[in-house]
Amino acid sequence: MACPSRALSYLFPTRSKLNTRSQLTLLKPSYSSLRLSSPCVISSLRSSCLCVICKGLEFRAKASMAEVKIQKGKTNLSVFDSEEVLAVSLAKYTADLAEKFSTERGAFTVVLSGGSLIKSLRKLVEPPYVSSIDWSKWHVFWVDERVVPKDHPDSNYKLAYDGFLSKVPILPGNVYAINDALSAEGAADDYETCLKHLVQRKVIDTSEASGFPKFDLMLLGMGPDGHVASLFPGHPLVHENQKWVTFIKDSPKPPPERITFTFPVINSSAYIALVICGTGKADAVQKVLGKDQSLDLLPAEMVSAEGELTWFLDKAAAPKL
Ligand SMILES: O=C(O)[C@H](O)[C@@H](O)[C@H](O)[C@H](O)COP(=O)(O)O
Repeated sequence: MACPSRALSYLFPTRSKLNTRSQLTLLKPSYSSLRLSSPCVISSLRSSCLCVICKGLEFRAKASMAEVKIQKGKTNLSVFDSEEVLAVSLAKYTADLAEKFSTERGAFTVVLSGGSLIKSLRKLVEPPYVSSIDWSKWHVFWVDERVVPKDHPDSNYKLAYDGFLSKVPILPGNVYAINDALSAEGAADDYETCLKHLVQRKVIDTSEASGFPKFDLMLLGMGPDGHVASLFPGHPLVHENQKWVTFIKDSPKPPPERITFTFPVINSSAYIALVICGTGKADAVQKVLGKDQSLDLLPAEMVSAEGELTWFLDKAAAPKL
């Protein structure tokens, strides 16, 4: 549906035409402010999202029981009242994409990060999703992995296995962990070779635009410094444009040795969700989604999906927007 006036009529169903800040303030003082500086599209309005903000477009509504998803170009942005509400929405988003790709391609390739993302996927292992999803179609990968044994507390595989994979019937052969017997360099090469085989078998799609593998869904977290995967601000790896998978031995976030997908692979994805919660992320969120136009891009600012990029924020991560 078109925005702004139509969108506002959904927020204020008693009035059919609202398109200026003054009208909004007049009608509903609790909605703190509204400024629309470019056209946008609102794709849905549901319960429990707090507000939405997008570059070139600012929309602030202090409603605790409304979810407004704003789409600008290929980017969606939602700010949720709490991480709990975000987790509900993330489960539906993921389940819907799993169904779409399982039907269209006969496979669903999903890429996980480490960190708090895994906890935010917890609703997928609960009804209705745990029994409604066709888990046999899932192929699971990691956008980055720490070079440690799979049973090490730092392992992203272990984190995902304990919190998610062990609770759903994904085929063990469809879970692609790194070879933890290898060095960082060896593990990166080995993982890239594994991806190449899966591309040949068409389990993983290929981007016609870039020639890089095209994953169906990439679920990314972001560090307080704005890093994604193991691509850190100011590190030369952010510019790698040949390899699919590379390695780092001096990660500023411990442990130091990791492998990571490169930006050409990340940005060839059909769908990307950036899932960001907590006050510790507020500064980076402000830099990435606020008005800062500096040329010095954080890795999170370099993320773009071939299909659609969706930001899932809780309100703790978004007070500065
Ligand atoms: O292995 C890793 O360290 C992660 O994959 C990393 O990229 C993570 O996603 C972010 O650091 C966010 O982590 P939090 O959500 O825990 O802050």
